[in-house]
Amino acid sequence: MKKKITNLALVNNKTYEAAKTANLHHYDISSALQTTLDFNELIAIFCDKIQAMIPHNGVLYRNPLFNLEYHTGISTRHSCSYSLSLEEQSLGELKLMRQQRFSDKELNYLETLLCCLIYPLKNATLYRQALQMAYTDPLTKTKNRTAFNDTIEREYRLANRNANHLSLIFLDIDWFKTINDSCGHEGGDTALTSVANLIKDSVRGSDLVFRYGGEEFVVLLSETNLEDAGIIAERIRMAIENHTLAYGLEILNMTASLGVSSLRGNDSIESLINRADSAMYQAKMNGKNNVKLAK
Ligand SMILES: Nc1nc2c(ncn2[C@@H]2O[C@H](COP(=O)(O)OP(=O)(O)OP(=O)(O)O)[C@@H](O)[C@H]2O)c(=O)[nH]1
Repeated sequence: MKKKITNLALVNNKTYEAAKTANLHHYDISSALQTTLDFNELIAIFCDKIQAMIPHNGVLYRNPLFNLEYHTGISTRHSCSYSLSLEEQSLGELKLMRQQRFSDKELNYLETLLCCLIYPLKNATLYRQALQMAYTDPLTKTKNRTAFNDTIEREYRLANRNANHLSLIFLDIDWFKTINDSCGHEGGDTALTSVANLIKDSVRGSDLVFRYGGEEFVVLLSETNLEDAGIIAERIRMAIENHTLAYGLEILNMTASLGVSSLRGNDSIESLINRADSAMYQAKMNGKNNVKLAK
């Protein structure tokens, strides 16, 4: 006769209550984490929810993939840190800090609670990546026109509220049709990417460079007046003029025409854009390869 083996779990009132409490905590934390796709908010909610069970004085969260850092509270002697990941996708590093050592019991409990954070962080990652794709020009990897429209709205509001300068540079590559005709569309694409990189290298932060469309780029310069924006535009113009691009057997020497405008008291976003665009057109009319400041 076969021997029947039965595994019986011993459940008494104490273990039952402990498991019930742990499940309630998991449920409570998971529900709260469903309310946002923002990394900082997720970490803040999680740490707030576990504070009563695992008291801590400081939190540091780093996510190098998106260049994110969230820091609150104080840095102390004792800490515990976790590299969070799911299916080989890094979800950042979380560090909790406090004056006393974390006990093994607390660490074990923290590790089970961290499971609640993994999928919300994964969703936040997917959301960020989707946003980045929607805002990025796939060819040049600069931000696209949608991103420009959103960014200028925000910068315009900020500049008006704080009475700050705000300037725009419109740039159009000269004779681009000829480049396409002599090197083919792929050569034209290479030239566009090269110009995008030259612009990014000539300004303070690459995040303010946008591909406006075709062979046209925009640089948005916050806290910069017309004169300084003109100097930056001239630096970009020279960087393009002094760069030689070898494409197959072709040697490409490119130039660009640039128009600059700066925010005035009665400007709308449209009038600011139109003045930079007209100045760029005048630069073309002046013989190309020059910078024109809008009056
Ligand atoms: N390779 C490539 N070409 C593009 C892209 N977008 C627009 N173009 C080309 O850019 C060219 C723009 O030509 P035009 O508007 O005549 O301008 P241009 O030859 O630069 O003349 P000027 O602006 O007066 O100096 C057209 O041939 C478009 O087909 C792109 O993504 N890749």
